[in-house]
Amino acid sequence: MKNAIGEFPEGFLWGAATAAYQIEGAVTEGGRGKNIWDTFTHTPGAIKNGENGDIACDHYHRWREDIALMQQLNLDAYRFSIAWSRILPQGRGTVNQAGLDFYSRLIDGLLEAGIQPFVTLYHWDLPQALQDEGKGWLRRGIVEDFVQYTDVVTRAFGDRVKHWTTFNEPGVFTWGGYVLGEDAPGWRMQPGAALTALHHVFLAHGASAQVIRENVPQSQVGIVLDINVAEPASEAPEDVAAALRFDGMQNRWFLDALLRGEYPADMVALFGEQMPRIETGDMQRMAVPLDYLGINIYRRSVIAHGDELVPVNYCRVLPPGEHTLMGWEVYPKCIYDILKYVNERYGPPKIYITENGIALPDEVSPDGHVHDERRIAYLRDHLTYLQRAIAEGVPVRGYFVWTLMDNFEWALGFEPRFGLIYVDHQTQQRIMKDSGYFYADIAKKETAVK
Ligand SMILES: OC[C@@H]1[C@@H](O)[C@H](O)[C@@H](O)c2nc(CNc3ccccc3)cn21
Repeated sequence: MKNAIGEFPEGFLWGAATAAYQIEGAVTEGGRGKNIWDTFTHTPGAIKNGENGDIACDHYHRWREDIALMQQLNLDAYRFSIAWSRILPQGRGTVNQAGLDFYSRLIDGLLEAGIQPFVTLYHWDLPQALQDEGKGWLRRGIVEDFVQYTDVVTRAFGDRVKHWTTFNEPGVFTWGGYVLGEDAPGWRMQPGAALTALHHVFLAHGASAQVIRENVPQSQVGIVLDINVAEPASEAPEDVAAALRFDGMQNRWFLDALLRGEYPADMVALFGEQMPRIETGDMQRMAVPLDYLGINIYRRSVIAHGDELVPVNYCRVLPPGEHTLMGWEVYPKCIYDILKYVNERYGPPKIYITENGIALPDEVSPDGHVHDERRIAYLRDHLTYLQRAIAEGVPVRGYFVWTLMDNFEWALGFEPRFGLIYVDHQTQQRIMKDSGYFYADIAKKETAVK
């Protein structure tokens, strides 16, 4: 298909992405159990402006309106996550039928609108009951809990949902939640805790993939990673070495483990005593064949030697130029660089760009519109580099904007706006931004560019 950006493969999917805790709200409705983000956001000082996702975008009640907006965007696909604690309020055991019913209605609504559901099983919102029992992902037995959760939802929705992502960004919620303290459960521990949690997540991923394939005929199974090509800040040996360590932590730890069944030797040596306990067969258990790799990409990573995250010892350098509300550099070529890096080293069968977007201080103009020219430029420029990577043979089969609508941005609350749709979080009014109209034109099938 051809659009204003250029030529894309037939069947290329134009999508948008969200996550349960960031949009649903209704945290005490429909039998939903408490999760670690409910706890974390109600911990004084944890979230900017003391905000939380108790209501968020009220998507739990407004999902029909939101599907209609997805149709206005001409979406082929919608990536969303299921809240584990809506399905199993205590993390395991008794299934909450009201939770299944909510997602069943949502999935039926998407299919009726001609939109393919791409489901993420875990987007950071662990049931609190599992956190309380053995510290969540630090307990190896949690793998069985994730298997039960996978079994319940794939039996319920596998007749209609074919694309299943096990985890969103395992590195972020383990390092962020167990070392940096920036994400739930907000613990500041040794890197060893994050590596142990991550090892269990990888095991859960492998076990979950098996269950998905047993329960869902013609399923497509993948995982989503935030891969960042590391550029040394200078040619100084200490910066080059720091960039290699960052690449090992940020990229090769995940790609080698999940696609090759081995932890990278240089990082194993670096982590030393912090390494997780690896039981016989673990590495084979996690490295199950994948149908696709999801990549979230937003920025470039310029790395220098520093004191962050001992023993990785790196620091991010923010080059001059345009920056977003997140303090991230706008560097559209990052999408091309990432795709070439992954394709040349690992050659996954299919890739989806599962998140790409920009946080801006969007406002409604007196004319009632949101003129987000910078987001249009960001999307246009990243899509141009995406198209170049595809033309050079990288097997990208779809692109999901982060995000459908302005939502709860974790520890930063509601201030960073990433949406194609503006949300007034006081009134819940939705307003399509100019970037939404731009994206709808890109995604429109009959857009013929002569
Ligand atoms: O920050 C924007 C989004 C966030 O809302 C999504 O839930 C999450 O999947 C997501 N991942 C990234 C990229 N990775 C990243 C995570 C934490 C800090 C910096 C970058 C950005 N985002």
